[in-house]
Amino acid sequence: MQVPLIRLQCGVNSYEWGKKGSDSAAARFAAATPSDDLSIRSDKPYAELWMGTHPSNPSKDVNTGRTLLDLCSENQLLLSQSVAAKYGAKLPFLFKVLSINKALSIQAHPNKKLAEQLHARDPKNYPDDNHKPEMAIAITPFEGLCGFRPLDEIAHFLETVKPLRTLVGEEEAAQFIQAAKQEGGDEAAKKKALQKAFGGLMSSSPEDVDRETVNLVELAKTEGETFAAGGVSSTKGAVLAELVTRLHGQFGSDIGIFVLFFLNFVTLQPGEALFLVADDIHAYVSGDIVECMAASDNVVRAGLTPKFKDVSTLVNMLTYNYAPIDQQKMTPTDYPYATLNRAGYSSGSSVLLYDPPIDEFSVVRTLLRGDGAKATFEPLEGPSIIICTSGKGTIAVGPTKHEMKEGYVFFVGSTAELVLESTGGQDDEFITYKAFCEI
Ligand SMILES: NNC(=O)[C@@H](O)[C@H](O)[C@H](O)COP(=O)(O)O
Ligand SMILES: [Zn+2]
Repeated sequence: MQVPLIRLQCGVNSYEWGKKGSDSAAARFAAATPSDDLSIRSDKPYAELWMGTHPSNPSKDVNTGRTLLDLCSENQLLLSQSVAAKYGAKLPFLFKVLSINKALSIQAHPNKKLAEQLHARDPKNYPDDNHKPEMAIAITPFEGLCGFRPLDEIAHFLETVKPLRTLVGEEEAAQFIQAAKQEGGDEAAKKKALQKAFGGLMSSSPEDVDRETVNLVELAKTEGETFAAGGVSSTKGAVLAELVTRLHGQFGSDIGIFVLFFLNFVTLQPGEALFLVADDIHAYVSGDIVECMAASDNVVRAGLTPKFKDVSTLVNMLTYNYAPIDQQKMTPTDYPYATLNRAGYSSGSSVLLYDPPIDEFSVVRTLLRGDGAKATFEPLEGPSIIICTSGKGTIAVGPTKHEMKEGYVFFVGSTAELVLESTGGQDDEFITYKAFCEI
């Protein structure tokens, strides 16, 4: 049986935080595939390219216009029996490209049990009953707020940033600082103190937030490098001062600006990645990324957004895990089931695996440098979606071969032997990202 290689036409969502017009990689990639209902407007934000079977924006076979969801429902062998048996007749993951012009909401994604409860209670705001662990891989330099900072860092800000301490509450701040400074001590008690301090901040009245935002921005503008650093000048102070004024410029008075003192500020260079388990707090700030997640669109938001906010659910659901920035990042490894040809080896091409600790997906990034560089992949017992984010080459499954350029997306059915080859010349880098599930 010929395993299908299906070129997909993928939809793009225009959330407010997306980059505008062709500045958006999501827009450029969507426009790379001919479609009669997409013309890129320079004044419109294009936030997310969706690749997969999620019914809110299902990808379509370019040739027939049929949705990938229908094709997988009709022929579950496309997914492989094992994947279809475990996840049903749809892809277990949702694959995206995000192009971020301004900060996304302060958010977290509910675990499976909470997702089922929220979906049953409020299907409009919580469209899925599934968890949404997610991984982000930077295509361009990326900034994000991810996970709670080490407690001593938060304690330092509560001591040095008066507007923050005022909103948290003097008593809650003092209790937190005491708990944070205890050597060793009870982990559960520390997380409880963190939840109390964070909850204190998030329950601030709009009037208090307005008043303290003015004070905070004033301090950021006047203190510059010594901002939030107890009078000591530091690059960290300058970075925080810039971030406060940037987010204020984007959102005006917003509780989310104060949340950045609780969360790690992470920067990723292209190819670097981070993974967020369900119930982990985060807010992406800038850059273009490839993102892969379990098949769900459940987002619980609490700030930096015009969308529906559910602050009490967010405060109650979080893991309150806290860790240094480097523990938020993921390190890729060489992918053992692909072979580079001589041209590939000699040009420094690479095939890297990003393998988070969940069953629904992994992602392989292939970089083929120079003409004739080729990577041959062993067949997978499961489905894949592959996108080209730069350069040009060809993609082949058996006798079927297609050209690939920036923005081209293909579905690769189960048990296909995939071959990628660069055709862009000596200085070209043919880069693809492939999301897949294999049980
Ligand atoms: N962290 N990234 C994600 O979860 C994306 O997949 C979501 O679709 C976005 O967070 C949606 O963000 P807004 O709700 O528009 O603020
Ligand atoms: Zn998210």
